[in-house]
Amino acid sequence: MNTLIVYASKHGTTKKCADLLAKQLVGNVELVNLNKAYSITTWNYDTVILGGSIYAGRIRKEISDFCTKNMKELKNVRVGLFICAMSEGEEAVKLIEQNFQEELRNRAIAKESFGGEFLMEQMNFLERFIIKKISKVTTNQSNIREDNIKKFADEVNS
Ligand SMILES: Cc1cc2nc3c(=O)[nH]c(=O)nc-3n(C[C@H](O)[C@H](O)[C@H](O)COP(=O)(O)O)c2cc1C
Repeated sequence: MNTLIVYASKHGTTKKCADLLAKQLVGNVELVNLNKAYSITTWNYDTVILGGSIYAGRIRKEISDFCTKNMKELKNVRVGLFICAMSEGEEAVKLIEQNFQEELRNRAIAKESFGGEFLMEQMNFLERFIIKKISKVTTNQSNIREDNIKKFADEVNS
């Protein structure tokens, strides 16, 4: 089985989660970081997994642009969708709904939030200010949901 994981990360948490997921998938797994130069020359994949982090309710633009641009190809493969975000439960479900097109969501074999992190030293001044104001957080917080990553991997592997 050939799997491609395409992701976009700002402060590194989505990259961390994509790497954790890749280790749990069977078969050949390739990772593409949309924040770096990349080219996808062939769509010879059984499964394509798309993941990005959420800022102010929106997924990283690199991921939404990638989905729009490659929708035709994405219709011919199994698709998995994930987000990295600090919201949990119903809020996280809503974020997945709002940030991936219906045609992808309806066909997805797995959809999850992998949780998130607040990494204060990676944030710029404005981000730190917003997080302090809204979430009342001033120190690093890590809430990577390894259980959700495992569940997602099991669903993709089955
Ligand atoms: C300025 C800022 C805004 C954020 N907005 C949201 C949000 O609207 N909803 C949410 O659930 N998480 C939000 N987060 C949390 C991020 O999704 C979380 O930090 C994530 O782990 C970032 O992943 P990345 O390092 O791969 O970009 C925000 C974080 C920052 C710094």
